[in-house]
Amino acid sequence: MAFWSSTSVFTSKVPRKILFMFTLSLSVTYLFYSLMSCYNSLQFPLQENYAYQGRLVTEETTFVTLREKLYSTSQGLSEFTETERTTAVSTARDHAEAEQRTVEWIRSQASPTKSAAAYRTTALEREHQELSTTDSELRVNCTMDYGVKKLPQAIIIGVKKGGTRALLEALRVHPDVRAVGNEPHFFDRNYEKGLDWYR
Ligand SMILES: Nc1ncnc2c1ncn2[C@@H]1O[C@H](COP(=O)(O)OS(=O)(=O)O)[C@@H](OP(=O)(O)O)[C@H]1O
Repeated sequence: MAFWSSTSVFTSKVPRKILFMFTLSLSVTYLFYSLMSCYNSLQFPLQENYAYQGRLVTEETTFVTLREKLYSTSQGLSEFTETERTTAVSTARDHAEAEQRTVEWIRSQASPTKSAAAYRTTALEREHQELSTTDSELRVNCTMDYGVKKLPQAIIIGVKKGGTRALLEALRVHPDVRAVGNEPHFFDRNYEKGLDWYR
């Protein structure tokens, strides 16, 4: 009798409300922790992503700055010290002078009838041009990635199977020698393409 009475009490309205509240609180707690775990699993990848993106932005900015320094000749040179700028300009001027001399030598060989007076006039003109050459004009022939494009200072001439490739490879070993990859065959096959191609 007592059992039935307790059961009837257990199934009365008040305990049902308590049971409902208990179940509800459990559900809310479960929901809360579920949401927390979801939030954590979402939060860290996002933070990593932000950090990664931040690193990317930083690296890109650094790269852009470096590239601007290297490739923007006007800005790049202005950021160098005075000594570096003077050295760069004088090196470019040296290259331009050597190239000019090579061009004249090739022209004089190509037109042997040219008189000595005409050659002297050309030399004087060249000297005037060299003195009046501005830095911006010098930079025209400079590519910052490959150095200065210039005509060769030495030419290997030889018959076929004469060992020219072996000589080229032997010279290439020297650290101060910069040799072409393939034989350019300028004088016998590509002369019409001009000196700009040869450079
Ligand atoms: N030091 C020396 N002594 C003897 N022979 C030599 C030497 N150096 C290169 N060779 C030989 O020269 C041949 C390649 O000459 P080239 O580089 O002028 O060839 S090419 O015409 O430019 O393709 C090539 O000959 P083949 O092998 O018969 O083609 C080379 O073996």
